Amino acid sequence: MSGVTVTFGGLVALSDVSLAVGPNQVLGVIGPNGAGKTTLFNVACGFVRPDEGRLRWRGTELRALRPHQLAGHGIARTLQDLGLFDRMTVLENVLVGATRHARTSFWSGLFALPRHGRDERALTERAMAMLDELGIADVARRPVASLPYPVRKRVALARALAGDPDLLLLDEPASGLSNDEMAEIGELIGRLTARMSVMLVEHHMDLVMSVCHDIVVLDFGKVIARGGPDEIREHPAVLDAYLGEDVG
Ligand SMILES: Nc1ncnc2c1ncn2[C@@H]1O[C@H](COP(=O)(O)OP(=O)(O)OP(=O)(O)O)[C@@H](O)[C@H]1O
Repeated sequence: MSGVTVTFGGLVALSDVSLAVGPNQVLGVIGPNGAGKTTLFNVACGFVRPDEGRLRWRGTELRALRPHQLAGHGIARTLQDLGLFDRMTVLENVLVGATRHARTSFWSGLFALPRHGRDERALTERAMAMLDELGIADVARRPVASLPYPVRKRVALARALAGDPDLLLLDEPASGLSNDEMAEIGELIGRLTARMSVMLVEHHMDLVMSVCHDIVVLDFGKVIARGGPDEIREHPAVLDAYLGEDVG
């Protein structure tokens, strides 16, 4: 992202924000309440079109990015409100995310031609492997609505991962989780970097400090600091912005 500015009426939510996430890196975006984190996330996944600035992904400019185009670019996201289909099973929800890999055409699906059956089996296997990786394979056949929030969060993550993205955008993955669950998510994010880059927009400093290679700190829509966890922990502007809070 370079030079991204977003205004809502007269309010400047983001002002000339530039950042980059490298291959197999975790980029953290932090900042106090109202700093612009969610707006930045929404720009990255095409929900919010910036007034100014550019988005580039793997050398290509993403003009007028729309959320439905993300999967085609190899980008996946999880949202704070999860966006799951509550009455569908865990497996069905994850299959929705795995369809990037389906080669079946509309017509062969409609007439249930042989490729369709093979594809469906392969997709189900992929989805089950993902559930297994996240430790929730045992609830694959349960409706999402019957599961507690931390498990549903994992389902949302499994759905995002099922498309085998190169970039995963995570919006507050630690919210509503216990300290143990947060540590598990941290470990998982660490493992994921073997096969993708991650941009993490998060409130919880401890998670950010433990998993991010690079951190961008926003305050009132502006980047006030960037660097590795050690630098950010000691950065005077960050300590000022978080006055009274425990930074890491
Ligand atoms: N759709 C909108 N319309 C008007 N103002 C908005 C809109 N979305 C965000 N804002 C404003 O933009 C600023 C940045 O908000 P944003 O939600 O991006 O911050 P945040 O860092 O995610 O905050 P929090 O940590 O509280 O979620 C805030 O002043 C907010 O009130």
